[in-house]
Amino acid sequence: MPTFSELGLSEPILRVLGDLGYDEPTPIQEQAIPVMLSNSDVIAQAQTGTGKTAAFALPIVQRLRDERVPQALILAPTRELAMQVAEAIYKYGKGRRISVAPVYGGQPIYRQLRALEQGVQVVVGTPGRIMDHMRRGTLVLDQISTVVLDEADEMLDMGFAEDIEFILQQTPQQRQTALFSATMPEAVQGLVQRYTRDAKRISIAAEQLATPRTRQTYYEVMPREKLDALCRILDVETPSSAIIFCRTRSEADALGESLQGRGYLSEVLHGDMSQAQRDRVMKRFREGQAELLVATDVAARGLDIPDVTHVINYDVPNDPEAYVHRIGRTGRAGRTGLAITLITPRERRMLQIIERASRSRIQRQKLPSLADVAARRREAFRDALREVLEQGDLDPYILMVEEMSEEHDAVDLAAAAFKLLLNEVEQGETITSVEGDAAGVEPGMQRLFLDVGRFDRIRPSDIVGAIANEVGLSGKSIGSIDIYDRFSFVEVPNEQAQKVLHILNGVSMRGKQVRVSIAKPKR
Ligand SMILES: Nc1ncnc2c1ncn2[C@@H]1O[C@H](COP(=O)(O)OP(=O)(O)OP(=O)(O)O)[C@@H](O)[C@H]1O
Ligand SMILES: [Mg+2]
Repeated sequence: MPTFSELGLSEPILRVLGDLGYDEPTPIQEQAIPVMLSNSDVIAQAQTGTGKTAAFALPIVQRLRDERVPQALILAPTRELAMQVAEAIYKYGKGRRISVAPVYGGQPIYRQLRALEQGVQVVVGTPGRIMDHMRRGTLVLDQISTVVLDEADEMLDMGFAEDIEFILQQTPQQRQTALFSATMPEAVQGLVQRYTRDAKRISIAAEQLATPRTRQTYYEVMPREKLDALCRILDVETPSSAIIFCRTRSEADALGESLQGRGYLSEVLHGDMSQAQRDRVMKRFREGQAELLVATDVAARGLDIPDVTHVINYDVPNDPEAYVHRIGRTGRAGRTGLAITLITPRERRMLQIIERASRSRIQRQKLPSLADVAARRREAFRDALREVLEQGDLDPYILMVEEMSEEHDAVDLAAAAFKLLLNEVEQGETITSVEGDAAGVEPGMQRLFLDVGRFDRIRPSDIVGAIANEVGLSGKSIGSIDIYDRFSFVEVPNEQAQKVLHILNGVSMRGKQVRVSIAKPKR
């Protein structure tokens, strides 16, 4: 295994790599760095999360002249990726104070104009906005010596081929062109050839396209069970950072809302949002303020958020490449990850196609039961308890225990505290006390009260929707639902009451059980 120094990288860069904790080059870096430094064209393929960015960025940084004119151009399919790659270049160039400009749509153009006017050495952007600047004359590419197409297959596939051709035509003929991706499907091979000259092909041989550090599983569910299934999985897995992929923007919005309604810390990302919103969401997710990112395929490519532990395909992706890139958002840089795909019975074939094309094994899992969810909560509770014990600083509480143990047994006290903290205290009594308000219930109907006080931002409409779905009624005929401080109620026909009660008791929100009781109408 050669060292970074043996690959031809120079002292200032080696120092930066040392600071970053990059001990040795990854396989793609080992192969691509010398070729990039030799100015040859490159078509490179290596698994997700294996350091392709540094493989092209380090040689670019090393070969920059001090002159403040654009010398390297990197194209990326999405704004978030362009931003991330620009940051990476800046980071790798720390020793040299190089100037990088990210250039992408949705951001006020004047800010980018100012950056470009001041003179930059590296430009990273999405094809559309790069072309805007070229047409305005604010970006001149005649000194470009290296062009990189990150996620090359995606950009060609997305219909950027003409744009890319236009951009490449404005760069010097003797430039170096490099294409990087975790996938290079046959369909784009022809195009790929057209952009390069005597390109050196590098492909890091691997048994499967996706990283083996990510365990791949699937659950088979009926379409209307999907949301519930997802919640149960989330409650058992308790991911600290997960990306949930949906097929369309509106589906992502809807799922994001449902999850928020059930109290999960989730954010939505898709292309219909303003750039300011997208930036805010990415920041919250990267910083761990949001645990779940519900996204379209806009987040499938290239994003490097090291802490992501789970990728969940709420909808099966449309092609094997999309699958590989989506699940590649976890299990990065030697970490482990878990990829979960929900399929409906009709989607079995698609799953097989994906399995075959990505050469991976996707294991079927059984949906966790409510008992599993409860067991998981208790386990998490025990872990948290041990942590608190370890931290110490318990004096004021010990005082409380001592005080109360004059009247109660210490074990009983601890047990009661556990029950309280696990939120498993029966709240039926408080619910019936609201019964006086239950006047006006139609004969033949029952009013069920739900204690939702402990579930932040729970939405009555979600509950009605879930019930309606289960009993096969439309939301309306089930009756109205209102928030009374911390109680919601739903009115249902007598003959449906037991069934609805059963369903409601099975609803768990963020691992907490919903409690329901029946208030019989007064005659
Ligand atoms: N030699 C190295 N040693 C340790 N960590 C590294 C090394 N090279 C890169 N990394 C880290 O690995 C992570 C993944 O790198 P990167 O985003 O470049 O992957 P990628 O191959 O481009 O993946 P994708 O196909 O998803 O775009 C980054 O967080 C990066 O900092
Ligand atoms: Mg990448």
